Amino acid sequence: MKIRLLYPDSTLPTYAHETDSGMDLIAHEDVLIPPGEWRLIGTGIAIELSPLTEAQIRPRSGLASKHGITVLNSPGTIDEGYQGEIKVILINHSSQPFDVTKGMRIAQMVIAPIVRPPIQVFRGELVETSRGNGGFGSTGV
Ligand SMILES: O=c1ccn([C@H]2C[C@H](O)[C@@H](COP(=O)(O)OP(=O)(O)OP(=O)(O)O)O2)c(=O)[nH]1
Ligand SMILES: [Mg+2]
Repeated sequence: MKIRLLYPDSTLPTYAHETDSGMDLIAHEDVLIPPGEWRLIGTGIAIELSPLTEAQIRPRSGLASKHGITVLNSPGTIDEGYQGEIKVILINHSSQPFDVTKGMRIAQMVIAPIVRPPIQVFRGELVETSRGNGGFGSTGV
């Protein structure tokens, strides 16, 4: 994949350890998130994904466990063809305001394969399965 730095001071997201699943995304702006509110935060980068892959924006567990900060739409979906700036929607679940500062690692981005199956539309019955319509606790708790 390619990562495009949109501004002279954009910071490249990196894997903290080479075997990590996600690369840490960096805030490209200062944003104060009041208690209970959410904000859209720019990362200063855009990406070019390989065919049949997507990027998922996931929370960092440290921010969640220490500050009650998470990704509101987790996992955020970055579509293969999206060329705009990657932005992160953070929500502050704590009772204190949270200061996002430029350069802070605010979320992580995981690249994952996706499937776009051919779709067949029909009106008959689905092939029978053992689960059938059972769900929402049908197997007990
Ligand atoms: O956390 C996110 C989620 C999405 N996006 C960008 C990339 C994605 O490809 C595009 C659309 O996202 P999504 O499909 O989740 O939003 P939508 O509300 O369905 O908007 P659209 O109608 O543009 O698809 O917005 C981000 O930068 N960050
Ligand atoms: Mg969409």
